[in-house]
Amino acid sequence: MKKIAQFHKVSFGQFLESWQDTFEGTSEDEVRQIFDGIELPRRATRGSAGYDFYSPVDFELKPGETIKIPTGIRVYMEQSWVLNLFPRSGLGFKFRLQMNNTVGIIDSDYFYSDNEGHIFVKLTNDSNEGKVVRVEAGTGIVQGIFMEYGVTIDDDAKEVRNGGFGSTTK
Ligand SMILES: O=c1ccn([C@H]2C[C@H](O)[C@@H](COP(=O)(O)OP(=O)(O)OP(=O)(O)O)O2)c(=O)[nH]1
Repeated sequence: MKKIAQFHKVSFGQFLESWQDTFEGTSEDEVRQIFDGIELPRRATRGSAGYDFYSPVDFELKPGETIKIPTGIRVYMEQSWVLNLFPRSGLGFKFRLQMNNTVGIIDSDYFYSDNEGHIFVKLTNDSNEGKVVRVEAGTGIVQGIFMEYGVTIDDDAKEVRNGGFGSTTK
């Protein structure tokens, strides 16, 4: 197995800023409690490909509702690796809980961004059976799989990333 990456928590300052930006009105004490409870992603078994990312809080989504979750996690990766975030089958099969971007691409250079490479997950309850999704803190919400990628022979990308979500779009 190639050992090419390392998960870290973002700093408390970064988490506080992102959390209060997303969930307005959460006190600093509450955010500190949430932050202290965050665990690094783990694989469930020796043969699992995916690192489960756990929800930092309890949440509930009615059909059609969306949540953007600051995970509190950043990841160092060697160059020519990418972390792909995928849905977890359980939540998808039971509830049609979907990732808004279908797959999340975490680039290796995102780690060095001003936001520390803070990984966000955006989920929507796409139930067509009227089911409400209830997720408890500590439940795996998405899974990340490290993949190696190549570049074209004449590749000469020189730009330096700072941030995500369209940051490189002119
Ligand atoms: O679900 C996601 C997807 C992406 N990202 C972060 C990590 C990634 O490195 C960065 C940019 O993602 P991507 O390259 O998919 O976005 P883009 O729309 O192409 O924007 P950019 O121009 O910033 O690359 O956003 C997340 O935190 N969660």
